[in-house]
Amino acid sequence: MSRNQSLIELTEKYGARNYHPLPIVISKAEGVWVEDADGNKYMDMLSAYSALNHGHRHPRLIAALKEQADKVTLTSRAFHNDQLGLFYEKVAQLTGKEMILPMNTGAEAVETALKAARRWAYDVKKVPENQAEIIVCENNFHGRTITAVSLSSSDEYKRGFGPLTPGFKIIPYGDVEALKAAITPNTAAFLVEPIQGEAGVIVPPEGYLREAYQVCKEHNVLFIADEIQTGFGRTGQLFACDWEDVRPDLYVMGKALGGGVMPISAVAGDKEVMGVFEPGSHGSTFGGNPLACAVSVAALDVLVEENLPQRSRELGEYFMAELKKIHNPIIKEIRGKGLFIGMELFEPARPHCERLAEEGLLCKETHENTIRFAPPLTITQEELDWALAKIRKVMSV
Ligand SMILES: Cc1ncc(COP(=O)(O)O)c(CNc2cccc(C(=O)O)c2)c1O
Repeated sequence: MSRNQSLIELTEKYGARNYHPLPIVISKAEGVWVEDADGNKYMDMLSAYSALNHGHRHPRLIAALKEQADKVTLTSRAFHNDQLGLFYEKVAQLTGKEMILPMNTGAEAVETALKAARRWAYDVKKVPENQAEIIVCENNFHGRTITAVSLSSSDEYKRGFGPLTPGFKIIPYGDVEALKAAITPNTAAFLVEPIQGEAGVIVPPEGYLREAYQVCKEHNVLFIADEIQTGFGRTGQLFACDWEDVRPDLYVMGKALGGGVMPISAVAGDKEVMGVFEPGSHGSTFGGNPLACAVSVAALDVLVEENLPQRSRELGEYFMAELKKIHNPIIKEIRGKGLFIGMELFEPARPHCERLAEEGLLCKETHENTIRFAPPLTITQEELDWALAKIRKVMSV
């Protein structure tokens, strides 16, 4: 039995069945390349759902990890640490926001934003207690906690997890009129992904974010952008909201914020909103830990110094143009921005992902019929051409 197979059997012996992974056992990785337990090499075109914008084990991030690990890794927030303030400053500079709250996972950051929005509604907007409403979009993905799935439109995320958290309204994505119609005097916020990732890389109509933001401002409703998957260069801008010059009231960040090395997430906003938290009202054991903060500061420096958003925009335009030249009647649509691309098929995508894996290219289907191509933003032109050759081989007829 191969080492890959024995490790898969171990995983299947003890593991809860909350994932259905491809039978690839990754044991080493660098840049865009990963290697399985039997020494087979693959290109990673998934980037851990856009957590690996910097590629695997970026040397500057590993160096920051090792340097900090030799000093202190965790202090709890009962005390200060010498990395948190530097992290706050870096995130404040990038977002233009006054106040940051650090957490660990994307779902925790979403929960943080929801709590901030509700408390702002009661304390600032004077919405009657327990009457705050938050508007979200169909086919959203904001995490796996009970509240994050409570605002989902997908039964598979919610089944058997009730009773669900109340106070959410679901409207069609990309529809500004639906947003206007859903707003009431009790509306606290509109939570939206600038591009819907798990729904299948759904890009909203041009101007949607700008118009939705304006509607929110006109009705004193917070515009909250979930940039966990679209942030940090993925779509060809620092944040996807930058494509329409929208500065959300709250940025919800995660994944690549930690450079694919450490889990770290955060919410950034101005004091009017983020000032609603007082000591004891929110937090997390690992939130703001010095190890994650040190790695994140290095990741944000690399993001800027290596022009990752610009690379994503330029290489993504090239990649998209080449993909659109592939002729195959099963291809329904190719869409996306930067190196965040979905190839929607008229049939299930998984068999094609399995064939691409046989060719050495790792990608994953999203919502059954869409292949998501999201390589690290550090990918070179040569590596992208290598991937295109594999995709043409598998997807052309
Ligand atoms: C837009 C968005 N918001 C929130 C989350 C939740 O982040 P965390 O996973 O760090 O709690 C995501 C996560 N995105 C995502 C994409 C694909 C699979 C999975 C998975 O839970 O296995 C998650 C996301 O894509």
